[in-house]
Amino acid sequence: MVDGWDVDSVHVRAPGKINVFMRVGAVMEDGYHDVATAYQAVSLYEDVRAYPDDEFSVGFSGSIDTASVPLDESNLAIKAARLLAKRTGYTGGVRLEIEKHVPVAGGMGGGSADAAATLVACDALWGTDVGRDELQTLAARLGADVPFALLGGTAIGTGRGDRLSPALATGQFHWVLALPGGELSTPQVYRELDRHRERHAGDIAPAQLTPTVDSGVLQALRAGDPAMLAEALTNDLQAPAIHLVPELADVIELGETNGALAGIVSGSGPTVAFLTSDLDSAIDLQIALSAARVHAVRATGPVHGARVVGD
Ligand SMILES: C[C@@](CO)(OP(=O)(O)O)[C@H](O)COP(=O)(O)OP(=O)(O)OC[C@H]1O[C@@H](n2ccc(N)nc2=O)[C@H](O)[C@@H]1O
Ligand SMILES: Nc1ncnc2c1ncn2[C@@H]1O[C@H](COP(=O)(O)OP(=O)(O)O)[C@@H](O)[C@H]1O
Repeated sequence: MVDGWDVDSVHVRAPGKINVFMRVGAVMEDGYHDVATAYQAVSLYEDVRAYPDDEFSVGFSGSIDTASVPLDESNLAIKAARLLAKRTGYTGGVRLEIEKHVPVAGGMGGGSADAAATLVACDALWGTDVGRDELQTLAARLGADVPFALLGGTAIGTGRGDRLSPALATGQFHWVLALPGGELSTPQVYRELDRHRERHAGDIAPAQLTPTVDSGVLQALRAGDPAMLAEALTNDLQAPAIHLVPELADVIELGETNGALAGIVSGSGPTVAFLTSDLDSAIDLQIALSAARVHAVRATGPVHGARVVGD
């Protein structure tokens, strides 16, 4: 229901993300790591269409292979819809059709985007109207990255990565995303980092245990300066991701020798995000990667968070 009118369906679009900065600190009591990250939402989108139904169900289409994504109650979109229904006392269900363009388990928060989009779509479809603040609270219960998929733009995340403050950003950044094809499990990459730290316990600087976002990143985002941002790109999960998938190092080198200002593993990977100076360089790099048989797509950021779009 929207403004008292019955609606047949609601269409919501939510973005994937790149962590342009990601420092991982100590493991907290809840088992999560204390992080300091700078997120940028980019123009690879999930399109979620919600239809009235008595049951809860989900189906996928789009440019991404979704064979590994569960369609049962463990699907993040179903979890999001059920959580909103529980919170509001809504007694019906929903049929969710997701057109996927963010790689699965790629480090770009595709499942989180599905969950964020589903919260917004069901809230509009059911007329529950819980408001943006409450949706943010529900989002944090679904996963560390879900609140950012709701907010979009550019933001700093602390705690689990779910405590957000918007960051000032100007201009538009041009990215080329290399999608090596495999999947990487987020908990496995965090575990690999922990194992490495245990082995090198004496070498860890205390600052790493209470992470903060470097001022250089904030300055580069404020200035909208890709060369400055390229210098500041940081990801503590990159080394463990490369340890698990050594070919990622070759992909980064390939991009950096073909015009990228810099390449970085996005989140827990295996997507590699290359920052370029402008659209022309991005097109050239995409062609070079494709010629080397590395699947690559272009995206720009920052873009908006989950919101209803007209069909
Ligand atoms: C690494 C990051 C960087 O933005 O993203 P992805 O690469 O997954 O997209 C995030 O920290 C992932 O966020 P998200 O994928 O939403 O994580 P969740 O579902 O909440 O948690 C999955 C698992 O990751 C680990 N985890 C996650 C976040 C965090 N701050 N510390 C952790 O240790 C925990 O083992 C947790 O059980
Ligand atoms: N709607 C969904 N879309 C994508 N993945 C989902 C979804 N629901 C559950 N998952 C599972 O969540 C895990 C993480 O997926 P995803 O969000 O795509 O990657 P990442 O956390 O690397 O950004 C995968 O193992 C996937 O099978």
